[in-house]
Amino acid sequence: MTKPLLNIALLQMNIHIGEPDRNFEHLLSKMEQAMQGSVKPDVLMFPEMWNTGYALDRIHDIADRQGERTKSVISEFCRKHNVNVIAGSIADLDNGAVKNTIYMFDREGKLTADYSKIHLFRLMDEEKFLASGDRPGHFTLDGVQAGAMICYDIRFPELSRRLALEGANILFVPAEWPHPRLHHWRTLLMARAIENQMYVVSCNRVGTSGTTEFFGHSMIIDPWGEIIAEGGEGEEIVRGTADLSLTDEVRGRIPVFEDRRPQLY
Ligand SMILES: NC(=O)CCC(=O)C(=O)O
Repeated sequence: MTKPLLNIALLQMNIHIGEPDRNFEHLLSKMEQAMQGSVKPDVLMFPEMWNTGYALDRIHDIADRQGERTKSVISEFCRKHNVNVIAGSIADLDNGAVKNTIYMFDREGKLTADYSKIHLFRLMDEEKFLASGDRPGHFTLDGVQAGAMICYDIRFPELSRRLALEGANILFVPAEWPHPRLHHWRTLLMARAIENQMYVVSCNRVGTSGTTEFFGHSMIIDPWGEIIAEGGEGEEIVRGTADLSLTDEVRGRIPVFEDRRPQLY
């Protein structure tokens, strides 16, 4: 398989807490804006829980039921613009439990995969209100094998390693990651890219929620660990191109996957 160039656009945006209607409207205007640049994106990605934010005390009432609204809006957009979308994540009501779920759509608007956050973040009370996912996030994007994790998941290198061992060449990470942990965010994302010799693409929200300040710094990091795009702390569309042939080149240069000795650890 020839591995393509993927033009990526990350919708680094503010989220209005507990206001899905406003967030849908805001997201759609940003999606239209993302399609206007001189380089047409192949894939768009949004931040974590963009439909509700962390309005956890009301989350059962405002979560998207079986993701139906998200599926209908995003699928129509994909068809209209011939673009892939990694839609979030969203707060998703699934059989009476709310999960933090990413839905993936192809250029025809077909739902191709979903992934629900496995590691719930106690510092933001997720474990009190949300149910966790129970399987890793594999999917295919324009023929490229990809993986997905959500925010706090990046602190668990076992998960990204498993995705890489099972074929992922690029890892997508939506997030709501706040100050004062910018240093952790940047370091962990770069580490996941370097150790797995794969692209890591992250989209973090901006704005404030109560006293919590979200810093953006959405990133596209190549398999050598070089940052090829990074956002600032305000709303913006962060753009960059991933050359997927680089994954094999880096894995050939330092054969980490051949040199593993899992029988010893
Ligand atoms: N929404 C999240 O999972 C936040 C994770 C986070 O901030 C961290 O430090 O980890």
